[in-house]
Amino acid sequence: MAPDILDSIRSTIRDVPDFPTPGILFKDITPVLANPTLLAQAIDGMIEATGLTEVDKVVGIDARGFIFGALIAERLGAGFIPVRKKGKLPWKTRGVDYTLEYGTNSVEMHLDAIAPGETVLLADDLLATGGTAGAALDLIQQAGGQVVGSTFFIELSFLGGRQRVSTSGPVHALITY
Ligand SMILES: O=P(O)(O)OC[C@H]1O[C@H](OP(=O)(O)OP(=O)(O)O)[C@H](O)[C@@H]1O
Ligand SMILES: Nc1ncnc2[nH]cnc12
Repeated sequence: MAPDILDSIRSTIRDVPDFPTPGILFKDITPVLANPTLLAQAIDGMIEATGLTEVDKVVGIDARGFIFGALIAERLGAGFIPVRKKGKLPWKTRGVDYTLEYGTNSVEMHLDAIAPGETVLLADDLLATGGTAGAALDLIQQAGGQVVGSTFFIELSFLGGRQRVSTSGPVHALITY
């Protein structure tokens, strides 16, 4: 992706200090989402980074990962699978507990969301400690899915999440801090 486009995207991400807890510098992506040109370029860039042209399923993580995951799935002609916070999915699920940069949580996926052997791309807005993405990758692998990569809009590389996630396949990020 052209460096000037990446610069435009980077300068549109808003830093919010001490949200949601003191000491966290929150990367607010909403100004990028609100700009139609930057949003389209971000989705293109996240797909381009993977080198993939087809995949069976794209998994997106509740809630900001739904935005990126669903748009990427539509572009790739793939199905979209939501990994949701505990208690939100209506049917039979499997779940995993995890820790993230500012807390702990549980995510779940429907038991029939991914068929054994299907190729799966994970998408989320941000990779920090890798706890959230790692939990989603565990769920995909427990279902028998073949992880072909993970793509993030932002990576906070100083938190080391890539190490946790790269054991499950190639990791790509559009904007790195
Ligand atoms: O790499 P980690 O340390 O796990 O952090 C990254 C996760 O943190 C945020 O999720 P959050 O649970 O705040 O969900 P939201 O999208 O509902 O705001 C973000 O959307 C990632 O999913
Ligand atoms: N610093 C941060 N900004 C935005 N989302 C996050 N998720 C985890 N850490 C985050």
